Amino acid sequence: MTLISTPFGARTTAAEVLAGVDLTGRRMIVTGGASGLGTATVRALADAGARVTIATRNPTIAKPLVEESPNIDVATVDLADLDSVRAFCAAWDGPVDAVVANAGVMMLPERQVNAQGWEMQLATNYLGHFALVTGLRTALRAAEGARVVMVSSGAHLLAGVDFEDPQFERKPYDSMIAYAQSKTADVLLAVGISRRWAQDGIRANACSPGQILTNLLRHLDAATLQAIGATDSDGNTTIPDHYKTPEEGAATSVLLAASPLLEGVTGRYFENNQEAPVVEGGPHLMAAGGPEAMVDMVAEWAVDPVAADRLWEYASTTIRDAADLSGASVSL
Ligand SMILES: NC(=O)c1ccc[n+]([C@@H]2O[C@H](COP(=O)([O-])OP(=O)(O)OC[C@H]3O[C@@H](n4cnc5c(N)ncnc54)[C@H](O)[C@@H]3O)[C@@H](O)[C@H]2O)c1
Repeated sequence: MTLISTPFGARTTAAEVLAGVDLTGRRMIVTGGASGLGTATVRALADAGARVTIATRNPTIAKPLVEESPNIDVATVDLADLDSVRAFCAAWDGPVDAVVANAGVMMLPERQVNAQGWEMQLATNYLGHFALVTGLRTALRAAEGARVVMVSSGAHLLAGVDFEDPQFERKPYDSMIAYAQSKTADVLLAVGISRRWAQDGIRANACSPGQILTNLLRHLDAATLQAIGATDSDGNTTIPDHYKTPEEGAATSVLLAASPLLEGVTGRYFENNQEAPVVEGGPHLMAAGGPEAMVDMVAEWAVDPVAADRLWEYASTTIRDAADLSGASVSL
């Protein structure tokens, strides 16, 4: 299979990817748009003319960004709360041209659960986004050519989905593996959408933004921060040369959300603005050279159509069971 390539490099910014692209009249949603990569994504899409809704837990934090442009508005959604996601979807009116599933939480040190009792990293990074995009399916279909962007991470190379115990109910909790699994699940969601919703004109792709110093790292312990190069041996913050700016990190998200170069492309994984080749994932990748070595590749387990179907079933059942318990109805 020929890999899709673009003229853009690893350090191209989101604004450069969208130079000359007119998104006037398009409506887009960016989850977690009030900080880090989300903010850079929102700005680039809005500057290109799209009307962008920041989907955030805390609308107050988004206020300065909303005030920057008449193209930006804000809505409340907590991705770790099924009722909140459902309310957001029910309130959405009209078509949506792109959903950038960017919100995320990384390496919560202890196992936490959400209101539904789901492990928090899987709940936020994957199950919440599954509920969001399935809840918006009619709006996505109405846009005729809508795109879903799953913001994954190179960390997906470290773990596939453990279908026997995805929520760490029986095995000991491992914060890194829980994050890695949720990010594999994000790629599998793009594959799942591409397999199910192509007839609706809905395209879905996944990406890794690279490494960027953001608030995402706040739960990491000192040893991990040092291992990924975010601090030196004295614990001082460092920004290694290979770290990107948020504007560079957001480039692949906006490429997948809005670039005419990717018209019709679906079910693929991109990094550094290029489609990445499939490799065998596993912890050996970390041992071989840390996160710096884990670039420009996608693990076989993250693009496996059988795993994508199995995970879709798992998410549908999990969400339906939770809705039944709370007496709500869901359409998936
Ligand atoms: N920064 C990196 O180096 C890096 C590397 C790989 C992947 N990523 C991915 O990029 C995405 C953006 O991360 P970032 O680096 O900008 O970090 P960030 O912490 O600045 O952004 C994450 C956003 O998600 C939001 N969020 C978290 N839980 C939420 C919930 N329950 N409901 C709604 N919103 C919620 C946060 O409020 C925040 O705005 C994440 O999905 C992350 O996994 C980042």
